[in-house]
Amino acid sequence: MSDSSSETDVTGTDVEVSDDFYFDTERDLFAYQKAEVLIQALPWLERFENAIVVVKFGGNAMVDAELEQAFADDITFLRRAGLRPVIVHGGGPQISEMLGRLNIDSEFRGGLRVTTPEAMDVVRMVLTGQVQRRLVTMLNARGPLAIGLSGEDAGLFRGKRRTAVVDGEEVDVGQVGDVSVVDPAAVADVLAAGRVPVVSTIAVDEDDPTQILNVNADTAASALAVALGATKLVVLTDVEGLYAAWPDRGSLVRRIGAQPLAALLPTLSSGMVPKMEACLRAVDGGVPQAHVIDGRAAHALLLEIFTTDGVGTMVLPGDRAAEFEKAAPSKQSTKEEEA
Ligand SMILES: Nc1ncnc2c1ncn2[C@@H]1O[C@H](COP(=O)(O)OP(=O)(O)O)[C@@H](O)[C@H]1O
Ligand SMILES: CC(=O)N[C@@H](CCC(=O)OP(=O)(O)O)C(=O)O
Repeated sequence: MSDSSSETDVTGTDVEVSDDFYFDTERDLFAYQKAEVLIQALPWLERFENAIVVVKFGGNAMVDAELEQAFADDITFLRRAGLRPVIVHGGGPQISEMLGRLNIDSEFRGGLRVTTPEAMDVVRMVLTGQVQRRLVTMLNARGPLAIGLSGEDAGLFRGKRRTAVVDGEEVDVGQVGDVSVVDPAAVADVLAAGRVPVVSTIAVDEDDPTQILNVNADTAASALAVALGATKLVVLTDVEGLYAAWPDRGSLVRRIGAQPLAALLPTLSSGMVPKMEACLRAVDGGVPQAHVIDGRAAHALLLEIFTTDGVGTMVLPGDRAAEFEKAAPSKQSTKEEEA
């Protein structure tokens, strides 16, 4: 087997097989391809050494135990490879299930859960008491790395009550807020200890510190990424990425600048709105890249970070996307050159 050809490797990426190498068996070729995948990761490992990557893990991705395990493995891999991952988790379906079991009415308006004081108790219990605990336990199965935090801890998230917009009208959704102030010191402490923070998105009400607020997890992840000066925000969801003409599957957007995204936002439908708003706020707030990727594909997170092609939709500041090529960086190149 000595022809120069383009083979498809285990990640589905085309690998150039050089004329200079000879492979006696299929097994040798496969081993070479695996080594190629590892070598392809090298420039990204160099670039992302010590980088803070905020990863939003949504409740929909948690309903499959295998996917959840693959996610935990990816996070452990990132940490062991020298990055500093921070997880912000959701739990919408899990909250709905518990509210149902307790016979508490629950509805969404404009993409936000209408949160009564009774529902708020359940939101806090499920996010910090169940979802966060399960993720922490899963991550720690490979070593004592993960530590759970709530936005209530050490002033991490303070919030302002907000309304939802339905058919152009503002409607009250109860104890729901946007993050108004982030104090990332507690998360920074956990990172400095070499551990992985796992953050639940409850905020303390800025106007009444005896009250807590339910915050959409995409929104909270974005605010935390900005406050930490993260290198990347990655939002895992249940589609491949942003479709310009949803539901046309041929219209997947691979990269988009903040300016064209802002223009596209009003045309998007509810599920994608908080996600793309979160990406927009992140890059506007100084995060060099924000991504929406498919959480249904095992190890999508690793592919996004360590392969040259990446996966899903990448959001970049300004209108740079058109001129951006995600070429593998040279050893000397900096994030500034890319962004
Ligand atoms: N333009 C779009 N591109 C991709 N998905 C879209 C778009 N508009 C609406 N959606 C919907 O948004 C959903 C993702 O939002 P959501 O269900 O809230 O995700 P999550 O549970 O991960 O937070 C997709 O499954 C899809 O049905
Ligand atoms: C205000 C609001 O809607 N909060 C969300 C918080 C959880 C969340 O965002 O979870 P996902 O990422 O899994 O959707 C809720 O109560 O469902």
